[in-house]
Amino acid sequence: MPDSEKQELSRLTDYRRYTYAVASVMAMAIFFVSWLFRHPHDLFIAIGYPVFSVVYGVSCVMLIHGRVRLRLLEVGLVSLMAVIVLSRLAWHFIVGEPFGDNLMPLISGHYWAVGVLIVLAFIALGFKAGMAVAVVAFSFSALLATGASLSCAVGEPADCSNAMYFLRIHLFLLALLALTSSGTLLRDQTFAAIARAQVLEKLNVTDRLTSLANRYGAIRYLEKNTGNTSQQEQPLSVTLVNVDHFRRINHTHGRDTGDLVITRIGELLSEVMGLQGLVARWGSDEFLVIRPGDDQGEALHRAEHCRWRMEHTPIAGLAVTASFGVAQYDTEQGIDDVLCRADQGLAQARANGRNVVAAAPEQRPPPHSFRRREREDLPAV
Ligand SMILES: Nc1nc2c(ncn2[C@@H]2O[C@H](COP(=O)(O)OP(=O)(O)OP(=O)(O)O)[C@@H](O)[C@H]2O)c(=O)[nH]1
Repeated sequence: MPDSEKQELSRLTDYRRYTYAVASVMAMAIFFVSWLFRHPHDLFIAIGYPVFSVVYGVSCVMLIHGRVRLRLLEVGLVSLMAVIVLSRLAWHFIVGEPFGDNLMPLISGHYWAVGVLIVLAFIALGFKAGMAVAVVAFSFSALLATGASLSCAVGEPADCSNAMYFLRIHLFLLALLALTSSGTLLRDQTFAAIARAQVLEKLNVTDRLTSLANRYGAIRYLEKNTGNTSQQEQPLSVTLVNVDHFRRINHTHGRDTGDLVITRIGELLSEVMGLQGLVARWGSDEFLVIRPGDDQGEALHRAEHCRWRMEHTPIAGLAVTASFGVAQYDTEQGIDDVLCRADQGLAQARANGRNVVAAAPEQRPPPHSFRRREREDLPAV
């Protein structure tokens, strides 16, 4: 994975860690305030809330410290919240006073927490795990409410009106579950589609053998950078590189060695020429080097240095040389023109006996679209 993508992912993880840390601090504050203003006989709050408060405090430190895996902490935080919310709900039904006047405080004060649990589970855990937590929370809550409303069936009118309240609350929870789950599914599918598109996009512009940009990637880079060139008026040069007598290498040493030579030459070009620009595999044994910021003189100098390195460095154990054609981009003439002139420079280098660097001729070649060639070279999808 490229460094820029790693940085992006790490920034996203940090963002999530800090968001959960803020949520944990808020949970601590809620527990503390509830504990301060608790009913004197409410043992659940008196004993449970200080414990929960400490656990959320510890989670907050772990989140900020960053040592424990984020996914583990997410599962832990949602599970903890589920335990607190559902056990408090069970306490209301089983241990608490009979509903009477307490029904409305129970409904307004506690079912919102079940709703928040459902939403949080989807946000933090994604569709599948979120759905599991939401279904457990909803079923548990519905079971408790059904148990408390059973006496309605044997003719307790007060319990029947309670049952209606519970029914409305659970319909609301069901709607929340449906909305949040479909929203999360949409989010997850959108992210997956974006990730797939990015992979395809990368494959589309990358040469399989060398992992350098391919011809399409080089054209895209040129189009992007020549836009900048006209705006900033900085020069841009391209160098077309062709391996001398490459067919012989394949013929004498086999295609695997040929592949290795191509890969090593790509690495050497990237090392010498590619730090500030792009090295692409233009086609079989041809490479294109694009250097924003270099005028023709600088590009010729760099190409000569690279030619010299190749001549004096065994590549895959073989003596390999290459020919170089250099041209500077002309804002008036466009991309096809600079590519044609680099091609003419390369032809000149080969005519001069190969293992040579040559500049593009002064006279312009007839117009020819490299971009059309590049699209013809793309495999049919
Ligand atoms: N090993 C290997 N060979 C390839 C690959 N792509 C193209 N080739 C071969 O590269 C050779 C290129 O041949 P030519 O274009 O005649 O180039 P050359 O032999 O260097 O001749 P000059 O350019 O005139 O010096 C062909 O034999 C192709 O089959 C590849 O990915 N791997």
